[in-house]
Amino acid sequence: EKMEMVNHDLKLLQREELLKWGGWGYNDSMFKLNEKGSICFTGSRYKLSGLVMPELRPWMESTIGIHVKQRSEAVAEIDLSKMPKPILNEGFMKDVHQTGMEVSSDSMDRLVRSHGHTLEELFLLRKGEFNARVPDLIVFPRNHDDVVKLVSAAVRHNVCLIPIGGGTTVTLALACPENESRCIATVDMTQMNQILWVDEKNLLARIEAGIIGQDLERDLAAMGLCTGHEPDSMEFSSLGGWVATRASGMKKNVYGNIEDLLVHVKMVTPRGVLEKNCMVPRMSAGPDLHQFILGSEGTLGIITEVTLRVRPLPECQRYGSIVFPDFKHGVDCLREIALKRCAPASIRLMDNEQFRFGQALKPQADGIFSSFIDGMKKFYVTKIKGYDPSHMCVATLLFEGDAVSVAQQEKVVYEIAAKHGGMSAGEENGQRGYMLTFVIAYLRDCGLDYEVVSESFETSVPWDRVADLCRNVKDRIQHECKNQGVRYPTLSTCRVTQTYDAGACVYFYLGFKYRGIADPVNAYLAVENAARDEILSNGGSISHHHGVGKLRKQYMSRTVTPAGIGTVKSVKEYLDPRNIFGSGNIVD
Ligand SMILES: Cc1cc2nc3c(=O)[nH]c(=O)nc-3n(C[C@H](O)[C@H](O)[C@H](O)COP(=O)(O)OP(=O)(O)OC[C@H]3O[C@@H](n4cnc5c(N)ncnc54)[C@H](O)[C@@H]3O)c2cc1C
Repeated sequence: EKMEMVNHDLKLLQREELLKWGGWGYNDSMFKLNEKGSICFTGSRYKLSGLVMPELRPWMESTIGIHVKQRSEAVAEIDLSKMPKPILNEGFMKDVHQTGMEVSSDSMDRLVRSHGHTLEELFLLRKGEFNARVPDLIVFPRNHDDVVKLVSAAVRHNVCLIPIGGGTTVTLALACPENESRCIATVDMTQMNQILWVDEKNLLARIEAGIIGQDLERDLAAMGLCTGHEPDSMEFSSLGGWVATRASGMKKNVYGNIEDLLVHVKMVTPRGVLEKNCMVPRMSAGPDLHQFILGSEGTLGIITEVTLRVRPLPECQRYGSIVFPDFKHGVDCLREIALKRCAPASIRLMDNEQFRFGQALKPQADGIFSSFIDGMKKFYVTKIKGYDPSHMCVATLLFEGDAVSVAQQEKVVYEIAAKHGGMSAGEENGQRGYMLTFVIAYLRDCGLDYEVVSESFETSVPWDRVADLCRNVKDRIQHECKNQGVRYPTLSTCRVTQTYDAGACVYFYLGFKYRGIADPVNAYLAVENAARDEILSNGGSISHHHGVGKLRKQYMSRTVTPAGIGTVKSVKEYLDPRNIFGSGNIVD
């Protein structure tokens, strides 16, 4: 996928000139009905840009019940005069000005940094409304020392700080607590975007925490290196955000999750800078302090500099896909691949609904976007005849490494797949699956234009519960949608996105048309909460990589024992006794 640089200086370019203020991604990129009544993807940034997807509208009509005349468009502009007046703290402002750091209390600057990307946040913005409490000012530190000064000024003047990186959180982690009466300064980290040094002997790089994922990978690639950390949000999310949320990238089988890549990190807390005094691959020195920083969600301090493992760019990259008669066969195959430790960099198993949805995204063009089904037809009738199209599902694969090891890995993976009834469906189909990764995030806004609320959520679960959990959660969603008065077909679909020795990550999409429902956001939340309840009852976790934020706080007491909650609270009390980092995430 073509990925343009977000810009190393998002703020100076005015973030809102490049990115939407009330939706996902770049201003010029969206799914939209064209004059001929088909859905196309606008702009020129992605492979899908400028193309028409003739099957998408019929799919949306039959699967979710949209009607093109039943629209619910977002407001074109937002009336910022209604924004609450900022609560300013003069002593703090004076101290910050003295450091030379930039500060803004501009209403648009405050608005775009007041939220993440949950359905409820976006729904509000589309109506031209915002939360009762938004940040009072935005501060732009330029380096670690600025952050040290900023945190000590906040402690001196009792100001609440909320760090923000890319703002892609999906847990309400950036929402300001409504009852916060102190001045809230949101700390925009995106000016801290430099690679400070690269150590090619030890394959390490120290990087400022505000760098955006695509910028980091592009700058490292210029040196022949990569981190290999590629969360689906990497176009817009930041390194500090990844550490603060314990992010997971799609290629973790080769490169590891963020906790595996992290060798050293600095976090500025009200108690001082928290860091280790050496940079070693592992050490036994009591509990690992990094584990408190990873997943701290902005509640303990500001992550300023991160040292990551880097690797030479892979010599060879190959895509692949495997079609299975049904989801259960696919899960069993992924399990065996994981247990034999031969998983490719990425392996994702889509259920039948998602497989069909992938077909609906087929543009009117040849080449890489040629239909999976069409391409498979000959193959399908001859070799896999007997697979029921209403049950079959597909895994997409991405192999990375040197040419010899990739070839060996492909051989082993396809052999295991064959044992589970899986058949190779070609490189093109795999490549197409990964190409769609970044554009799929734009679909929710299109659904919202036609009275559809949708969202994704995820979990991790032991292998022996994966298939049951998926089935039970989907059943529960259907049941709860009926309870909530949903009159149209509900979309509930899942895929296995990450595999481990002991289990997997499962990612769900849920969406329904809300016509006739008075409070669609609360109806949606009731359904998602029922799904989460089902996930936990089936042995799944509160989250594999999105985190807790404020959205899932209610499930923490089902996630760890009271002694565990107490430990989290006591670390907070020690590092931040005055609750300077008062975003209110994780626990109360
Ligand atoms: C379309 C989409 C796809 C996604 N795909 C993935 C995925 O594949 N894998 C994945 O793991 N997540 C994914 N996410 C979730 C999200 O992108 C991650 O949680 C990401 O790590 C957040 O990074 P950010 O820079 O946007 O953080 P923000 O949204 O700015 O902040 C998130 C939290 O981290 C804190 N924070 C941010 N920077 C710092 C810092 N420097 N110091 C201290 N605290 C800080 C904030 O206070 C907040 O609590 C996705 C989200 C979307 C919308």
